[in-house]
Amino acid sequence: MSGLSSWNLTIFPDTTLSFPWRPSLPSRPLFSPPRKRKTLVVLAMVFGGKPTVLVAEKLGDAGIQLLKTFANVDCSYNLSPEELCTKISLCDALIVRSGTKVTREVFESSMGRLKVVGRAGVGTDNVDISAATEHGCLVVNAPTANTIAAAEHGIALLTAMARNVAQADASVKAGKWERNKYVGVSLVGKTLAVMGFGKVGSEVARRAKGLGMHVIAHDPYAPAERARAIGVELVTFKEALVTADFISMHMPLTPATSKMFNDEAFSRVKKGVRIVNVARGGVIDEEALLRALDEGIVAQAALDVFTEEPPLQENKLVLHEYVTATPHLGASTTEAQEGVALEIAEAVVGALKGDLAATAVNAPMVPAEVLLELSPYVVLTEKLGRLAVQLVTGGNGVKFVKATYASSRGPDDLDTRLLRAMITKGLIEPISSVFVNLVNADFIAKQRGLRLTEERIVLDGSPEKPLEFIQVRIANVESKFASAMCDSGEITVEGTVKDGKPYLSKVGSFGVDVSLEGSIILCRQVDQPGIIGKVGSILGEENVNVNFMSVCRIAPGKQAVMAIGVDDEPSRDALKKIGEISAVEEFVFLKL
Ligand SMILES: NC(=O)c1ccc[n+]([C@@H]2O[C@H](COP(=O)([O-])OP(=O)(O)OC[C@H]3O[C@@H](n4cnc5c(N)ncnc54)[C@H](O)[C@@H]3O)[C@@H](O)[C@H]2O)c1
Ligand SMILES: O=C(O)[C@H](O)COP(=O)(O)O
Repeated sequence: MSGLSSWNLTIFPDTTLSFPWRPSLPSRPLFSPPRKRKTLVVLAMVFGGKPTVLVAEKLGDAGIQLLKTFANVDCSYNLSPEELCTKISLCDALIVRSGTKVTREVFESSMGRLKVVGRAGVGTDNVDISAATEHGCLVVNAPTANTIAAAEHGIALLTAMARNVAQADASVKAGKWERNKYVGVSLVGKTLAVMGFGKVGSEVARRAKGLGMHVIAHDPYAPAERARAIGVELVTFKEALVTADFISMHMPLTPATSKMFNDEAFSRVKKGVRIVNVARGGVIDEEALLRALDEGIVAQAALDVFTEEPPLQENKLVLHEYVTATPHLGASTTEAQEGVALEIAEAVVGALKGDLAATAVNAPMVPAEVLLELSPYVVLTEKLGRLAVQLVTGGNGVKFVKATYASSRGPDDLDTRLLRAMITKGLIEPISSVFVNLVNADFIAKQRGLRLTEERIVLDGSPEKPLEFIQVRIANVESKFASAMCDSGEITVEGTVKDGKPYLSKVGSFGVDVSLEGSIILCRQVDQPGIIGKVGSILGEENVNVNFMSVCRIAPGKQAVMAIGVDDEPSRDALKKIGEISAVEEFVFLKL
């Protein structure tokens, strides 16, 4: 062993992790409903057989067909918030576009049945992600299929605005011929500031360069190489404001971007700047924009998105003569909608099946090969958590838990998010009515004041196995099985994986070797002949099958700890008889 590696982190997380449950993983599905709802859900499965997906906004046909191969599909559009809350308790998944608000009430009304929300598009600002996470509901989106459509719409608005296309069209239709009124401005040689240099922003930049524009971009998180590759200069927010002739919004709506364009920002822009917004209405303070338009600071705006959608009929911004407005059409091409429908249907079906969610919004994405390799350790960690917590009898509550991962691989070559979540699941589920899955594990841990620190030990062995052993320790507690306390005074259980199966390898300071199947009896006795036989025959009389057992002693004739794996739960009477064997000093029965 070469000692502790440099990463020794404390997890007190703000975000959650996940990925979905697969049937081969342990006891309760990671997307299983809370216990109270279990009966209802089981009944629903008995009568319905398939999961139910509520499609609350128009979705391309290919997506609907794909969903139907796996689920009952209920296409109910234009539901009121109340109707949505009523329906949701009968649904396993919900698919929406930007027009449906998936609020906390929706998750509460689902009473744990809703496992996946699919956003058929990019922006998830209409979904209460925190509430989803707290309810253990995975949120997935379709982030790529509408990129080009949105970029093309951005360019359409940019060019239409510069040449007054919409206003001139309305004028001609009104019987007028106002050639002097609708003189436009040229794009070539002008500076376009792309705000948010992500998927859509970079496609807009590429196209704008094709139109002969000088393109700059502001995005604090964009890689400089990507910008360089397209020939775009990354600049600060202020530089973008003072330099641009045109500004195009392509950032998400977040607390940081909300009303990013406000009076202060407009006070810095070049007089006569022109603004395009195909991102989210909320990134602009609409009243400030109206003032800027009225004062001639902003010459024109082209808006596809609004703070409130649809905007009120009397919305002054929409009615402004220098504003071109479209009804959130960025993603609305036939091609994009077909793509989005398939992308979201695949993600939702995959999540319901328990596959990896590559587009999870409230969960980390764990590559399939990592999952495959870690699967037995995922089982092991949950079982270690379950065992450790059942050993607690008192103290200050289960608050301080340490997970130690011993591996011969490089310090960065282990993704412990899954393992950490499963330890949390194992620790919390046996002692509470909450259900824990990979989406809500960190949230639940934080909520309950459980502080889980992780530590990595780098070994000098072969890197073939991802992990040699995993140890779970609970501090500041007393144990009902005193031998489970290690020298440092913590309840300690350690496990390993052999031939793909989880094994308990240590309890306290005692080495054991018992397969983690069924349940376990731990027994400390004075080392003397005949004890194993006595315990075995008590269990045999009860027809309780022993699937594994091991004995570890301190020294001949001194104390020994016996770990017995049993397939069934022995009766109270049998356990009492084991406790009455004279050499037995303490014993405990633990359910896995
Ligand atoms: N109008 C439509 O129909 C339509 C269609 C598609 C996308 N959209 C919207 O367009 C936006 C961009 O979509 P995308 O697919 O390109 O997303 P994306 O995640 O690929 O790109 C967003 C970019 O914004 C950047 N960003 C985050 N905070 C920022 C900040 N404070 N300042 C500047 N940049 C910041 C991110 O780093 C990222 O690069 C989203 O709001 C999305 O909802 C609208
Ligand atoms: O974020 C998005 O993907 C776009 O705003 C598209 O929204 P829509 O699906 O409601 O058209």
